[in-house]
Amino acid sequence: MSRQVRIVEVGPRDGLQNEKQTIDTGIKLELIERLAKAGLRDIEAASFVSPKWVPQMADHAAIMAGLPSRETYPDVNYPVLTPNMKGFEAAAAAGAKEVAVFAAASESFSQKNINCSIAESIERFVPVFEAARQQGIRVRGYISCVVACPYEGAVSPEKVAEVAARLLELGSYEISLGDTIGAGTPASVLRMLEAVARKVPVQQLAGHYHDTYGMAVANAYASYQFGLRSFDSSVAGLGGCPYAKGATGNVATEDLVYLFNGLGVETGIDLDALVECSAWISGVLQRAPGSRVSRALLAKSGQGGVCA
Ligand SMILES: CC(C)(COP(=O)([O-])OP(=O)([O-])OC[C@H]1O[C@@H](n2cnc3c(N)ncnc32)[C@H](O)[C@@H]1OP(=O)([O-])[O-])[C@@H](O)C(=O)NCCC(=O)NCCSC(=O)C[C@@](C)(O)CC(=O)[O-]
Repeated sequence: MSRQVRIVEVGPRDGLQNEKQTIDTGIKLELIERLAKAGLRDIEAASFVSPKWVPQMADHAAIMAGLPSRETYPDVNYPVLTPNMKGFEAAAAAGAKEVAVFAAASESFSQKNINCSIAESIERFVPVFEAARQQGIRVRGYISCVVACPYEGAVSPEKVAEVAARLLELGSYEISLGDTIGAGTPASVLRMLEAVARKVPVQQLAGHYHDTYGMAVANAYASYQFGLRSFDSSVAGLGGCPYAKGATGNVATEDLVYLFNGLGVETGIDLDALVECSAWISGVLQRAPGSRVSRALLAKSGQGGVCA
């Protein structure tokens, strides 16, 4: 089966990084395995960031050591976040084959999230790209606040395009465009994409849309029509960023799969298995899934919103 869009599952990283209670490493690994079983082939597994900044991701090495077996899932990719060389070296030592660097299009967010300016962050990434090239490790580039910033408000599409061009020049195989606070609408997302696509081929762009205002599915659809074929999402709509107060999780993976199923666009993902996974992790976290699709399908099957 050939996949017509790529869905990068960020639940185990973006989804869990903001959870207040420490989540057991075994639970995270079970989540990753259930996602692989449901057909996800790109599963962002962990962050090699400072445990003082994001304590929930402190077990990154144990996560890498416990990933599902290559024999059972030979084609699953497990990218991890690395903000600097210290993170990159630890990720490479743990066996990462793909890392993601993360910049922002807003100076205030950059300072709050990674304690440096945008220009300084790019300087930190230069040796990461160089070392990754030498070791055959792929690098993805993230940009946060592509539409709006929690501290500065609206962000100019030209600024996003400038950062995207720099991340492409350094060697990112793909640039993931993060609407960190989910404030975008199809109109503002398309204005941003038009500016970015003048500098980066559309085939190398991914949409990473949070669902705070309920616009994420609409933004993904508008982006798909614009030509994007890669999207980030989080099972059960888990997540939020510790440095973007009030922002909710990513678009739920179930909602994206339902959208693409309806369009006749193959994702390679089994929606029933994904909904089961969503209900399971929501049960662990003692809440109903943040996905409208999961809630509807679980209600239809008589399971309510949460199951253990
Ligand atoms: C970038 C730093 C490390 C700078 O933090 P800093 O304090 O400026 O770093 P430093 O270089 O001055 O070092 C301070 C201490 O941190 C250690 N350190 C330094 N680097 C590392 C590392 N890689 N791993 C582990 N430890 C590290 C370093 O060794 C030292 O330890 P000490 O001597 O005090 O014991 C910090 O700000 C940080 O870890 N930030 C991470 C924030 C984060 O993870 N945010 C969430 C992810 S981004 C996101 O969610 C958005 C995205 C991607 O999803 C897209 C979207 O939706 O927008």
